[in-house]
Amino acid sequence: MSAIAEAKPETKNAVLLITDPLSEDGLQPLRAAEGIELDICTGLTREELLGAVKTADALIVRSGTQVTREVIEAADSLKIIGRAGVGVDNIDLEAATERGIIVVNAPDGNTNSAAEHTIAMMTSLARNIPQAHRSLLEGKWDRKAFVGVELKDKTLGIVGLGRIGAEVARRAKGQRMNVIAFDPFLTEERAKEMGISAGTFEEVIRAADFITVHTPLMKETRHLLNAGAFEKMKDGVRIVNCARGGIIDEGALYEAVKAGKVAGAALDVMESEPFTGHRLLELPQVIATPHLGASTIEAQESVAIDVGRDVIRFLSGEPVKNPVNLPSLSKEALAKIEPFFNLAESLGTFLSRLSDQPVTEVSVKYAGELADYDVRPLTRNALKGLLKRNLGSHVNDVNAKFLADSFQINVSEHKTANSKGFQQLITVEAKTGEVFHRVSGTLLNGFGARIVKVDDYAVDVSPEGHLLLIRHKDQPGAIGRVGMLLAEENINIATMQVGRSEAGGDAIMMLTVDNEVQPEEVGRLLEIDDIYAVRTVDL
Ligand SMILES: NC(=O)C1=CN([C@@H]2O[C@H](COP(=O)(O)OP(=O)(O)OC[C@H]3O[C@@H](n4cnc5c(N)ncnc54)[C@H](O)[C@@H]3O)[C@@H](O)[C@H]2O)C=CC1
Ligand SMILES: O=C(O)C(=O)COP(=O)(O)O
Repeated sequence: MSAIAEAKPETKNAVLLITDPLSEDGLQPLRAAEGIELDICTGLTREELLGAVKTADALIVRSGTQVTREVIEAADSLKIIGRAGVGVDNIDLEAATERGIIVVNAPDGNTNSAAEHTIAMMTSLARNIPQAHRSLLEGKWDRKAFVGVELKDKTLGIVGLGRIGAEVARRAKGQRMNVIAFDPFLTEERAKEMGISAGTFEEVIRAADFITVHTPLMKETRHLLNAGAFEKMKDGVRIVNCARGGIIDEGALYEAVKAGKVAGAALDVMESEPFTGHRLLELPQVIATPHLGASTIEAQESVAIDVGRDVIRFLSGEPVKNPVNLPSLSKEALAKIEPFFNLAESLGTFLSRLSDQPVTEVSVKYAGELADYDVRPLTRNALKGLLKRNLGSHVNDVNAKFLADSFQINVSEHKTANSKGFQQLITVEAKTGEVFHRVSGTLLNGFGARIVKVDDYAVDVSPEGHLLLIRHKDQPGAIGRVGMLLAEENINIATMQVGRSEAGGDAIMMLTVDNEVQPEEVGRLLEIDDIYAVRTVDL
């Protein structure tokens, strides 16, 4: 999967702050990369973190660092936050997006380890292994107290059948368990293929002898297992959480264990970490590990390499593989739409110069082959171009949509197969005041990008350099007078296009000139009879 991120190549070294322990082997690509200076400081206090992040260009964390809005706002030049792992609930994504900071994670590297840990926790829970070990260390030989249950023929309920949930399902089948899962994206067909059953959330929690959760922590999954859910479960159910604290209501779990409804729980994570001294740990039926799901040599090396590579890609201006706050694309889709990034941005920039009124609506239309692809990154580029006029370099493809929303600009995207004779066509339309302006562009094989239509006029202009758009009445002499005036001002015309609605009607001239046209020169052009409007666009 890929998406686009933007970074200007920097001449000075980019400072990469790393605030959680990462695998030394996994850090090798970053150490070997040119132009990146590593600043590794773990175990920082809040104040130390606020100080350290100030000058960082990039930040890599695991779950130990809380990247709050305060941290993000304390960073003067932060452009990318990398999560060496999956869960990004410790990162304020909204704050990062608002500031145009891209967030990337490493979603694949620790799947195996987390799944293996889940199975280990479930088995330990079934056979009381931690409790028996502790008793032995206390000098006791107590075999009666630790009689367990088998996994074979028990039903495992999996809530969240993503990467880790699916791996857990495969392994549980190896233990000859029956598996039933709930995931909003789980189809009957996929369940069948995997040899498991698909159920609703309620069916799963009612049927299971063991329940394991593998969802992200989000508003929708907070306290998914709450008092109401525990009531519906089988008596003597066992619970495993190697995903995120907060998915289970810890108070409700405590009561359910105390009441004997839940026979035991195995927890790798809790709502607040570190969780030493948590009252759940006082219950003999509860076993726990200190968030070790991803703590293997293999997983740590893999996530550090993956996130490091994305940071390197980003800092060299290349598309990142695992964006969290940008649309993510397949390699094929990226290859198809990437050549249009600059064109989409240029169309947005061009359009922003056609009116001085505030934009209230933007629609981006994709015609021809492009219509078959996920074009959201192109829409973001068009918005970036459009908003840049007023917001300058503050706008990028991460925050373009957020900024458009915050200015209450209504953005829509449309697709059609009819590309009016072009292989593909992008049209950006903006409503400014009561008027709609639109500009269309395409890529011509061998000739690069072209603007092919401005409002209702067909043109053929390369979207680069200094453009001059003149609206005038179609009559003899108009073109000559413009040419003369520009010559007087020593402005060389490189190309010129003329379009008109009808003979003697409204017309436009599109000129490419060799130097930037100054406001005084625009003023002089406007003094020419029958010239209604003059717009300059520097691309
Ligand atoms: N303990 C540890 O050290 C580790 C914990 N994790 C955590 O494990 C969890 C799962 O990670 P992955 O499998 O990699 O993520 P994933 O994104 O591949 O899978 C999550 C699944 O949850 C599903 N889901 C979302 N809302 C749901 C709901 N309300 N009910 C049921 N399913 C829902 C999604 O459709 C998706 O299939 C995450 O919370 C992650 O942070 C991941 C790695 C290590
Ligand atoms: O990847 C995840 O979501 C994890 O929970 C792993 O956390 P960690 O990197 O070990 O702090």
